[in-house]
Amino acid sequence: MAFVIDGKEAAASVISAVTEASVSLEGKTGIKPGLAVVIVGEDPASHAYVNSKGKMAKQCGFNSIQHTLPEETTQEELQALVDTLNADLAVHGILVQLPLPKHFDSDAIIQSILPEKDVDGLNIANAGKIATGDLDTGLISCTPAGSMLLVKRVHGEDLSGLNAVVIGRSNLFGKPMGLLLLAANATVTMAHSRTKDLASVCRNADILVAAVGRAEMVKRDWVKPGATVIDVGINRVPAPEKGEGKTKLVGDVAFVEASEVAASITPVPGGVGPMTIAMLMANTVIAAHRACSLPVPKF
Ligand SMILES: NC(=O)C1=CN([C@@H]2O[C@H](COP(=O)(O)OP(=O)(O)OC[C@H]3O[C@@H](n4cnc5c(N)ncnc54)[C@H](OP(=O)(O)O)[C@@H]3O)[C@@H](O)[C@H]2O)C=CC1
Ligand SMILES: Nc1nc(=O)c2c([nH]1)NC[C@@H]1CN(c3ccc(C(=O)N[C@@H](CCC(=O)O)C(=O)O)cc3)C=[N+]21
Repeated sequence: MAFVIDGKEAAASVISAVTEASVSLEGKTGIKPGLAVVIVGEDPASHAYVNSKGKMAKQCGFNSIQHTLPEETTQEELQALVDTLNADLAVHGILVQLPLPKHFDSDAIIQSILPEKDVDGLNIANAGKIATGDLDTGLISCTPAGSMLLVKRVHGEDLSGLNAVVIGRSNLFGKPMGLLLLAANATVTMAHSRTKDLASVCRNADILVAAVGRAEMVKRDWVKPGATVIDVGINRVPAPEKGEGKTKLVGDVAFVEASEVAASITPVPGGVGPMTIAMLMANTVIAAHRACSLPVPKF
C-alpha cells in the first residue's frame, strides 16, 4: 500500500508560515495583505471554492474582498471591476475564478490583471518567467506550486534522473507544472487528449501527475510500480452508497487500485486541493511584501 501524501497537513504548515508573514508585515507597515476574488455566475462548485478561499484569507489575517457578479454581467462591466482592483492600493492579489460564462473573452480579462497582482500566475509576464527559468521574481500558479511542494516532500529538491508525466496541458495547471518539474531537472513528458497510448506513456513515469477532469481515468496498470502519483482532478460523481441523490469527490486517478502499485499518492479530497488554497495565500502575502519593497518570504 502506498504512502498517502497528506495535503491538508502540508497546507496547514504553509498557512501557518503565511499567517506569521502577514502579521509581521502588518506590524512593520500597518498594511494587511489584500486578496480580491471575483466570481461571475451561479456555479455552486465555484462558489464553494471561493468561500473557502475567503475563509482562509481571513484566517491568515488578510483583507478578503469577494465580488460576486450575476451571470448577465458584460465584458465591459467585468473589465471595469478588474481596472478598479488594479488601481486599488489595498488590493495585492486578484483572482478571477475560471471558467467564466461562455460570453466572456476570458483571456482579455485575465491578461488585464497587473502581473504583480496576478496571484493565479496566468499573466504572460508571470507565465513567461517560469518558462524562461525565473522562479523567483514573478508569481507561480497556485496548483502547480502546491503540487511541486508535495513532490519535493517525497523526492527532495532535485528530480535528476526521474521521468515525470503530466496529463493535461492547460495554462492554469498542466503547462506550468511541466515547467516546474523541468526546472527541478526531471525529464518531462506532457500528455493530452491527442496522446497516443496514454497508458504506456504513463507507465514510464516515476512521477505521474493527472489533471484532466475525468473521474478515475488513471487505472492500476497505468502506474509504474513505486511511482509518486499526484492527483489534481476534482470530479463530483454520484455516490448511491451514501444515500439517494448523494455525491462525492473523486480525482482523475482510481485511488484504491493505484495505491496498490504506487509508492506515494495524493488523495482527493485532502491532497492537492488544500495546497492550492494555501499557495494562493502565499502568493498574496508575497505580492504584499513586494508592494511594500520588503524582502519576500519563501514557502
Ligand atoms: N485541485 C485543485 O486545486 C485544482 C483542480 N483542478 C482540476 O484539475 C482538472 C484539470 O483542470 P484544468 O487543467 O483547468 O482543465 P482543462 O479542462 O483546462 O484541461 C484538461 C486537459 O486534459 C486533457 N484531456 C482531456 N481529456 C483527455 C483524455 N481523455 N486523455 C488525456 N488528456 C485529456 C486536455 O487535453 P487537450 O488540451 O488536448 O484538450 C487538457 O489539456 C479538473 O478536474 C479541475 O477541476 C484544476 C485546478 C485546481
Ligand atoms: N482562476 C482560478 N484559479 C484556480 O485556482 C481555480 C479556478 N480558477 N477555478 C476552479 C479551479 C479548482 N480549484 C480548486 C481549489 C481548491 C480545491 C479544494 O480545496 N478541494 C478540497 C475539497 C473541497 C470540497 O470538499 O469540495 C480538496 O481537494 O480536499 C479544489 C479545487 C481552483 N481552481
